[in-house]
Amino acid sequence: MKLQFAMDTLTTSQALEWAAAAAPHVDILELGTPLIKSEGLAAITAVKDAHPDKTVFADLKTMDAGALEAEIAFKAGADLVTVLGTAGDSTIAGAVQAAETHGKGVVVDLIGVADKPARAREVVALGATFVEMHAGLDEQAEEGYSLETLLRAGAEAGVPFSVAGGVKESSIAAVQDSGAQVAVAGSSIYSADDVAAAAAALRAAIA
Ligand SMILES: O=C([C@H](O)CO)[C@H](O)[C@H](O)COP(=O)(O)O
Repeated sequence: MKLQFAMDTLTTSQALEWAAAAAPHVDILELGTPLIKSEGLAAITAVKDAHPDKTVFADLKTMDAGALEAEIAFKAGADLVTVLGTAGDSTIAGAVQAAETHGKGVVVDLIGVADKPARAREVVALGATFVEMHAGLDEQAEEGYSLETLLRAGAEAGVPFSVAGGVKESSIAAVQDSGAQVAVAGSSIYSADDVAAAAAALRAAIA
């Protein structure tokens, strides 16, 4: 299973600092949606230039104009972009078309999708590289939130998936056991006093 570090910050300088610390321990460097909204496509280029050997994931959360948004992110250096699972099939297909042109990939983020396993199968049939079983930061703060629901949805879907929703050292083994291809960890790494040590601990828990 691969480890993806989601950098939810507002500045490229902070992202570059976190990426430098975590890079030896992670496979995928994610530019969180707030970072891309704050700094624009230049942030993608900066992270890819600093880490050409890493997969750079641009969490665009595209809802429309799939081909156009994917295209500009790939040109900026992204290897993977996200489109929302609630978007129309034509939006997802447009992003997939752009990915094929550039030899890159599309991840469909199933945040807010009620029947995640069913939609996962549909979007993989449209050409998504994998889906993200995702509970966002707001959902995680709601009473009764449990990562377990995402793990069950992933196992039930029967297609390649990642899991994002507050993954931490104590839960990452369960993510691996669910069959996920990628575990996404954001706050459990960037909120730690020692970002490098937190990333290393997650890696060790799945090695
Ligand atoms: O995608 C995310 C969220 O929507 C804010 O951009 C997070 O990066 C994702 O949830 C992973 O972060 P953690 O949940 O803090 O691990």
